[in-house]
Amino acid sequence: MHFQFPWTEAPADARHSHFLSKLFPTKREHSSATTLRRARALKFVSYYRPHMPLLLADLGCAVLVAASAVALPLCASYITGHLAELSGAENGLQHILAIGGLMLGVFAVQAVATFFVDYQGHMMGSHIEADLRRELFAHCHKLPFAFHDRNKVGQLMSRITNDTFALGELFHHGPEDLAIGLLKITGALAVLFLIDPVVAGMIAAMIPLAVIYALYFNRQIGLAWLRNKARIGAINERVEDSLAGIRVVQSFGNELLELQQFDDENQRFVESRREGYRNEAWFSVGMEGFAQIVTICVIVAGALRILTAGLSTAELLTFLLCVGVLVDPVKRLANVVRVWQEGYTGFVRAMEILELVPEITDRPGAQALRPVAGTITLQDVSFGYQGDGQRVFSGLTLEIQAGEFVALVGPSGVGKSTLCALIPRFYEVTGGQISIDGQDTREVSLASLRRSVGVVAQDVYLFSGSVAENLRYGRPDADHAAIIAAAKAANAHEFISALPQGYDTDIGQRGVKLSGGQKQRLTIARAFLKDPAILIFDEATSALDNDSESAVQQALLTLARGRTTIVIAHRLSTVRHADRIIVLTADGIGEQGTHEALMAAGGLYARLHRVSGRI
Ligand SMILES: Nc1ncnc2c1ncn2[C@@H]1O[C@H](COP(=O)(O)OP(=O)(O)OP(=O)(O)O)[C@@H](O)[C@H]1O
Repeated sequence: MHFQFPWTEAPADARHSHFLSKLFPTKREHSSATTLRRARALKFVSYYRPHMPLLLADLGCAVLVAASAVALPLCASYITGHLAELSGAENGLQHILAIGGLMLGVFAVQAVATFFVDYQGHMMGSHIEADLRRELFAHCHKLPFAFHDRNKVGQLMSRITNDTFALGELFHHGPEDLAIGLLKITGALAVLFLIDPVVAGMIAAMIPLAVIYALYFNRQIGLAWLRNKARIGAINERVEDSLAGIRVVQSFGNELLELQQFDDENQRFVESRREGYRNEAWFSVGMEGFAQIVTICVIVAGALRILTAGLSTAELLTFLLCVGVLVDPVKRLANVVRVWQEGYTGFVRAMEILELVPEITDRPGAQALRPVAGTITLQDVSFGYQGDGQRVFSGLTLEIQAGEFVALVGPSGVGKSTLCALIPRFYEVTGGQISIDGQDTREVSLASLRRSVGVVAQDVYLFSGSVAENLRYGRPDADHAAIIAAAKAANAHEFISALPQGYDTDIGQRGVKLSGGQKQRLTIARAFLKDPAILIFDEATSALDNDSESAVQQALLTLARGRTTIVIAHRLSTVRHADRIIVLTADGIGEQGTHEALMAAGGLYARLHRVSGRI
């Protein structure tokens, strides 16, 4: 499966061919594109389902707004049409006042319905926007490491935040403006046809021209918005990358370089906006022009009809009032087009994520992993990050006994971290099988598997928040006593107690306010709270001072007690304690045994040991 979005991530030439294939789609491509469009349209409609009462109320109010808009000119026309009659009548004044009262009533209905449409309609859009954003956020968490390796956080953030905002507007304005627009046009045309079919027919004949014009620019605006959203995604990506690496930027003094790169991206954004706004301006000019031409035609044709066909002045007035009603929905429909294009491109970008099927999931009927002793068996395992492309492992077989402490060593890039990532199924093996206590890891539920395997990564990741919140990440229901016990076991209690607010101290983004050794001990304490049967510890390569290193070592040894432990070792001190040292090479397992045995054998391990003093 390709975990890359075609538009934003593809190289320029790939993008070009994508564009060409859009211009000249084959029959098969055309039918699959139609199927996809249909499926997306159905999915779009399905978001209204949980908010049906609100949608119906909104549409009901939209009908009232449209009906009252047509009713008001009708009342005015009635009064002007019957003025002569009413002025001579006995109760003429009451009659006029009654119609005035009726008009006030219609206006009141219109005001209440407009308030509802503006307020609750927007709220409905916001609810749907929140639903979709939640779905996207949850789906991103289900997508495997392979997806996140290829897609930048900034781009994903853009899809989850910016794009969904425009969607909220669309979910609200789409059906409502469409309903009001179409009803007003139909109502106004119906009245016009009743008064004078000839002039009304002339106006109706002009509508298709406006529709063709609108459809053409609709497409141009849509494409421009799609490109614009990709540019916003790229800006987000730059900001995220640059600010996350602010320490590197400032230490290299590269602020200007960063700004130049940002300027390039920002300029591309402005150009994509230019394209969108130019098309929107053409669109608005066309729609406004249509409205004005219709008005002029009605005045001229109406005057001619007064002279030649006996049309009354009152009828001409009604005509003009109805044209006013007709012009508003044309503009409203133009707004629908704009909101539609901006929102629907965001919807398509959201669907591009939601349509990705998570590769690593529970198989049908997957059972929870039975209570684990911790024997790990790799049977003939093959794996490559690009599927069958370049392989990291081919036919690797290995057994680690329950409770064993194993150190993985070997040259950089031979696959130590990769091997460890395969055990909790962060990546899927391309051949062979990995089992825990005889249970194939692909056959058990992911949640139970990952509950049983604790990973303390080399690249320590702590969340913004307090020390206690970070530790509780290992077991959300842990009480304070359990948190303190875990911190003590990880040799972290002492330094935490010395922090200004102890366990409630905020550690800053990614724990910037802590030292490397302190951060590592917090992650060990977090693993204590999780209490997994299998522990994977990717030792940090950056040098810790002696005190820190021995504190981390002691914490690790305490944590490892009673669990199967695999350490990706970069330090001699870790390797010496291991029950078994496995030396990985590009061809698989080179040698294995205790430190003493391997040193005595004088092979690769002994050589590595001699050369660097570190493994
Ligand atoms: N996410 C990834 N996507 C593609 N290739 C990767 C990825 N991670 C690692 N690799 C490649 O897989 C191979 C094994 O990498 P791995 O990180 O497992 O090696 P390692 O032995 O742990 O190295 P080190 O000791 O330097 O950490 C390397 O060639 C590396 O470039």
